[in-house]
Amino acid sequence: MSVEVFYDDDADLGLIQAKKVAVIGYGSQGHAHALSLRDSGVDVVIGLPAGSKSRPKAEEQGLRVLTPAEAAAEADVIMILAPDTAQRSLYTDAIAPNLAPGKALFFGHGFNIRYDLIKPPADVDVAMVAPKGPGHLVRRQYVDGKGVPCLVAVEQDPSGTAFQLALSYAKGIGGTRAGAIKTTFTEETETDLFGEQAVLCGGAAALVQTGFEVLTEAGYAPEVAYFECLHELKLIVDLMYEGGIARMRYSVSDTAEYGDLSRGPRVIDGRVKEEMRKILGEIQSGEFAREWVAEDEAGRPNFAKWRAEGAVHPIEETGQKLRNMMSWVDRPITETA
Ligand SMILES: NC(=O)C1=CN([C@@H]2O[C@H](COP(=O)(O)OP(=O)(O)OC[C@H]3O[C@@H](n4cnc5c(N)ncnc54)[C@H](OP(=O)(O)O)[C@@H]3O)[C@@H](O)[C@H]2O)C=CC1
Ligand SMILES: CC[C@](O)(C(C)=O)C(=O)O
Ligand SMILES: [Mg+2]
Ligand SMILES: [Mg+2]
Repeated sequence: MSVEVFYDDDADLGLIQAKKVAVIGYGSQGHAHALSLRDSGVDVVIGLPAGSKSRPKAEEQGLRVLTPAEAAAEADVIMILAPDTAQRSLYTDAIAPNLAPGKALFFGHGFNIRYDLIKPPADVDVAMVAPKGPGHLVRRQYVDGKGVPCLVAVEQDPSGTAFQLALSYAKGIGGTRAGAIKTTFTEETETDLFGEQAVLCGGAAALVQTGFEVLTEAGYAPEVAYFECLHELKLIVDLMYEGGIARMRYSVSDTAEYGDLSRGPRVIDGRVKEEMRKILGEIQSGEFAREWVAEDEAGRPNFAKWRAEGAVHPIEETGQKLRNMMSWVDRPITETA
């Protein structure tokens, strides 16, 4: 199945420039959207609660900061970039009372719409512009004259122009420079959750920790295990990022490639694939969303426990020591170019 991709020439920046946009939240995504929209000539206001730590950052950048309710009341387009778990009460308390026919409600991720946690009125456009990268990269690419590809979707379209408005917004943050892919809230939400759980965050972190444990439990030096299981992963992923798995296999030794081809499928075997399918099933059925919302409402006891356990895993102490020896690690290599 082929996807539809839209570029700068397909999008009219004038549509979003004609609107007042409220960006609610000023974290990873919020700061990137707000600053890039402003630099694209869009009238932007930030919505943050009175005591928010993000307020000084937004004000230092010369942005006007109001409460979420005030910002939503002023705006034609309201982009919600607060944490997913905060969005439901934020919507009920501050945004819903300030919606009116003709306004548009935008999201950077479909979680709250996909799982019916937010149910906007039918006379409001509902769309998504979801950059496929962390917010700091979204901003850096925009400043460099480039962009991070975006997913764009429409859930409600009473105006009949929601998709063109979302494309225009994507152009304002640099997304259509790289390409905006048309999708749905369901596809974006389910694939994003699956990717971060099974592969990018959950799968990768567990693979690295388990490899480190196997080597150190067998008596190898933690420092050597760290290099092998974590540090070099970036070098390997950079090769995949540039040219796919084939480029990585071209670049590593034949010995590594033979080990990859013969042993990789033993590590990520049929049982792992079955577990991945179960994880996808929990996402599709809403089980994961219900669990995460209940965990959040209970004060996140498991989240806090697992986060604390992860922070004291021996790989973290070893890594801290080794990274202090590698002065370049925390700085982009291009700074010295
Ligand atoms: N991180 C990423 O790169 C990506 C995120 N997304 C999506 O973007 C959205 C935002 O995520 P992300 O940028 O990571 O969020 P962050 O955690 O980085 O930032 C959240 C921001 O929202 C503010 N905030 C917290 N509670 C409220 C509230 N009740 N009302 C208004 N503002 C509030 C925070 O302020 P304070 O400083 O006071 O806490 C902070 O400024 C989510 O839907 C996420 O799934 C999508 C793609 C990638
Ligand atoms: C991979 C994590 C992510 O989905 C992202 C940066 O795209 C997120 O939710 O932060
Ligand atoms: Mg993601
Ligand atoms: Mg995500």
